[in-house]
Amino acid sequence: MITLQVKRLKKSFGPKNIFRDLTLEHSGSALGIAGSNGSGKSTLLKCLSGLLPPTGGTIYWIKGEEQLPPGKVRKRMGYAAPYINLYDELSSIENLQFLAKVRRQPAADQQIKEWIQRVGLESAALQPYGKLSTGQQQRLRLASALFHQPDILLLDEPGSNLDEAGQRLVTDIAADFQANDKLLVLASNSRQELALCEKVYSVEKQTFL
Ligand SMILES: Nc1ncnc2c1ncn2[C@@H]1O[C@H](COP(=O)(O)OP(=O)(O)OP(=O)(O)O)[C@@H](O)[C@H]1O
Repeated sequence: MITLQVKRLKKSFGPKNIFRDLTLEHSGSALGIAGSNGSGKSTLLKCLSGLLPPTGGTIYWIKGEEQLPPGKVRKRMGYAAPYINLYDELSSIENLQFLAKVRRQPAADQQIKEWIQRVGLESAALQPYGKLSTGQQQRLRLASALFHQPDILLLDEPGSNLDEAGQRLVTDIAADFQANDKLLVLASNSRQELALCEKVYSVEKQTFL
């Protein structure tokens, strides 16, 4: 089981404080992050992923008794968010192949094929990412966060721009992920998506709901 431990986390942009002394601990399968527009959900996910340095405080990921070092966390993490883009000129398959190289993921071809199928992009697999619809791009982002079989998955508004089948895909991904003793952190404004989570933390109120 993976535990997320956040202690007195602070993030500000210049004089603007987004959160201060944010402290939370979660062990288990899925943690939802709630809060109104602009409350800091994406900022928190960016800090958890290492994409943004916090202004203060600490973030620990613990597996069993082991505190995971940042390099290991990065390797074991998948992250899909509207602001994480892939390469416009590369096809769906090429984007995933490129990521596999960057991640030094050996023999990724089968997993890439499986995930292209799973997110329903077989017929668009050879099209450049920049020419996909916004929903198709979101599907590829989900595949890109998952085909290396991460233990920690960060999803920011995973259902955005997805049709009903796409929403079901998110539900299935969350269920599979939780069944396998991994940790999902899902930020959303959607009650339906937050309902997929075991516990929900409000970044606005800085407490579990
Ligand atoms: N790089 C930045 N520079 C300055 N301010 C920023 C930056 N990134 C985010 N902010 C501000 O931080 C606040 C929180 O933004 P964030 O995107 O984390 O909110 P959110 O809860 O994810 O919102 P939404 O529900 O609309 O996606 C906003 O007021 C935003 O303007």
